[in-house]
Amino acid sequence: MVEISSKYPRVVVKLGTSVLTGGSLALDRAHMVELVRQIAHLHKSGCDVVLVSSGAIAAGREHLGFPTLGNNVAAKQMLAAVGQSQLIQSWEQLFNIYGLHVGQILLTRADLEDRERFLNAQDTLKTLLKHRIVPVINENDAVATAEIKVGDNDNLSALAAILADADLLLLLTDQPGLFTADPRSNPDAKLIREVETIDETLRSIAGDSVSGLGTGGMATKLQAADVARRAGIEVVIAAGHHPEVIVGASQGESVGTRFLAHPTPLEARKQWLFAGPKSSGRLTLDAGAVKAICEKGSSLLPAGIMSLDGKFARGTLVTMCDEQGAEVARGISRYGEGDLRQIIGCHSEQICERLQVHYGPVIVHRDDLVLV
Ligand SMILES: Nc1ncnc2c1ncn2[C@@H]1O[C@H](COP(=O)(O)OP(=O)(O)O)[C@@H](O)[C@H]1O
Ligand SMILES: N[C@@H](CCC(=O)OP(=O)(O)O)C(=O)O
Repeated sequence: MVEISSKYPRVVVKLGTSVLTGGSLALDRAHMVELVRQIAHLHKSGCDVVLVSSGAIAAGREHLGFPTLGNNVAAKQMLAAVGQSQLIQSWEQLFNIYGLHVGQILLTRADLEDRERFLNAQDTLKTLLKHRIVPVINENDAVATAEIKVGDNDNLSALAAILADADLLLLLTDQPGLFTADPRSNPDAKLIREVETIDETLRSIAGDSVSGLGTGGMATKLQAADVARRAGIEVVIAAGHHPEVIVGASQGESVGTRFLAHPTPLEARKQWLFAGPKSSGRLTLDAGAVKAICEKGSSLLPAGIMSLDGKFARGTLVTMCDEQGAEVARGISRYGEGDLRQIIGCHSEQICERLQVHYGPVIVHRDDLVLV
């Protein structure tokens, strides 16, 4: 084995169903062997590797002999319950060839949106890495319902990269990277080699999955890249079948689409705030409030809120939008929806007059607020 030196001390590798099945209906074990060889090589060089592995549902279908089932949640949960154990067994056997142990972590959004549970998951992950065990992460599909799901493994892998304090997130899929349009339907589409900022134009070219195997397509990969790069993590989207892709990308070689890390990453708690909790309310702000939070770094006061939607309790995440409906920030509301309805538009001093309770003059404190 040729000695390699990874440019990144800690790498999260996400393997989509498209890579693990090679576009077929069953797991492509020959290719899994090849992927494990590369990961083991990287691991041996001293780099910590975390694996986010999709493929449980595909493995379940294969193991049960491709039963005819509806496309409903219960069927998918059953397939995931059967398939996850098959999948982890395969990873265990393959990593064992290289004398490596794996540790399985199954997560749902509910494990990540509560800060304490997030920190618990982080402790487990970091302890595995400290003992040089390869964590293998997937969504806990067997029990997760739509409400508590992350929903796709691209976003899950960005959260895993934040949990692990990773330096590189490598999203491996069935395309060589992000193209100017979906290459399946646009043969003239061009590969984008490097991305410095993720904006609406870029989002508009990232389409959904059309293979029927993956979840979310390039759209969720771009969301994941946005979350990770804001946390200071570099991201590469590349083809899982490209020769030596894991080793190459980890050494900084030009492969696929590289997203540069944000030059001023969010601090740890705000990384979690941006990516962990799901928003349960929406506040529409007037132009003055948008300017104050976006340009001056101010906290949000009740006077700047024009209207609100959704039902939310005190302490939950809300989205803040401008008058045109564009999201400008998200943050933790210090007032629940019921109380907030009675104080929007008023001055902070009036809170005491209008409410029985008083949780301070600001609605979203700047320490609990992330600009989008
Ligand atoms: N602009 C784009 N560039 C590349 N692929 C795209 C683009 N828009 C949509 N896609 C689709 O995204 C798919 C990959 O995502 P997905 O099917 O979810 O795979 P995975 O299982 O790896 O997550 C590709 O097969 C492709 O059809
Ligand atoms: N958790 C699911 C995969 C969900 C998912 O996002 O799939 P993919 O888009 O192929 O990465 C499974 O193990 O089958």
